[in-house]
Amino acid sequence: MGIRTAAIIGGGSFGTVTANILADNNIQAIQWLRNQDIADSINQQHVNEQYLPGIALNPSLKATTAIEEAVVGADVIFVSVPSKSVRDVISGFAHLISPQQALVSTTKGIEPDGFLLMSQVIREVFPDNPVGVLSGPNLAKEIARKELAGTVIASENSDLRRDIQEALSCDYFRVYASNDVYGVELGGALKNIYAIVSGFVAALGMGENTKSMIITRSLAEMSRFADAMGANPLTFLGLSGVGDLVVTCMSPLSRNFRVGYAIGQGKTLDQAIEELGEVAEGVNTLRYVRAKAEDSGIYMPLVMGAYECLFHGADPGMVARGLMTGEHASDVEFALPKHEI
Ligand SMILES: NC(=O)C1=CN([C@@H]2O[C@H](COP(=O)(O)OP(=O)(O)OC[C@H]3O[C@@H](n4cnc5c(N)ncnc54)[C@H](O)[C@@H]3O)[C@@H](O)[C@H]2O)C=CC1
Ligand SMILES: O=C(CO)COP(=O)(O)O
Repeated sequence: MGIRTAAIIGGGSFGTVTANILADNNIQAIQWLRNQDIADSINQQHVNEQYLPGIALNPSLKATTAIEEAVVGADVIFVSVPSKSVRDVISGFAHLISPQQALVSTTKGIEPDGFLLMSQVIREVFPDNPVGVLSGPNLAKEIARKELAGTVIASENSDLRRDIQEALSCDYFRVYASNDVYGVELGGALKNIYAIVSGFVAALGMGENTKSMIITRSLAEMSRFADAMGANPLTFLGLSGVGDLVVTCMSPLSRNFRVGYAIGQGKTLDQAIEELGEVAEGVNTLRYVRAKAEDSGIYMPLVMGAYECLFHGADPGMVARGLMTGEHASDVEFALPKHEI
């Protein structure tokens, strides 16, 4: 059937960039946000100066602070608010939604009660609707400049996968598809932790070999966790896993990397978060993954080290150094038969 109308929930950088791609693709896109001044400037000046300064948005993109104006009758609703607000925000408009309307999460985080990923939260609130997840190496500020990027739409619903591919694909944005919703979403949430660790390493001026070792061992640790959670770690080899891990571990445009960098420079977590002024999901994800790993006995030295640095003031240099003395682990342990390693 295809998507003709879309609501985008959230006025931050990724919500705005998603809404702008949809508008560029001639889809009637309405962004819902709380701040009337930002809504006015999207409608009148076609900019979101707070989150995407200097970027000219498509004039057909509309913004509203009235949720019903955005969601009633929309073919698809993109959920793009920070994870700690997702349940409240979607519950607030649930009474306005009918079962054929699709919901797609772009939010990369975890709800601590029950260790739920955002599509699982959406599924609890909307048990009868098509649900999907959009995740990949997608720094909003680059996409806003129309630099080439790829992403993944994951859903069990093949119609929704195809509709989202059509709605978002354009000459600067390529949408791949997956039916492994949990694997795609878990990769997007976990990589934020390792972007923080990579920020430590960069701030401390460690070498390129060190950076590479950290990224690769991050993938090993994420995969070990995925395996223990019953997910398929091979999904981490795609854009939503390796792709997103690499970009957020290497780019100062990543807010999680910037939090790690600030801590590596000796700032406190509170200072780092205040300076950032945007969401860094990895901070809370680190808390929840560390608790889960402890409860379940999963070996995650980078998570444990990062947790000590963020919450107990430990030396960020010890996270990378800890790898040199840790329990010997095999290289690609999730892909090789256990008896060979
Ligand atoms: N910015 C990026 O490059 C990307 C971000 N994401 C993910 O998208 C999600 C949103 O991130 P961004 O847009 O970057 O965040 P942001 O920090 O740029 O903006 C968050 C927006 O949500 C709004 N918000 C917060 N709580 C709210 C509530 N209770 N009700 C209504 N609005 C609320 C804020 O006012 C702000 O407009 C995050 O989970 C992030 O990990 C995913 C891909 C790329
Ligand atoms: O998820 C992202 C890029 O894919 C954005 O990362 P940050 O939230 O660290 O900026």
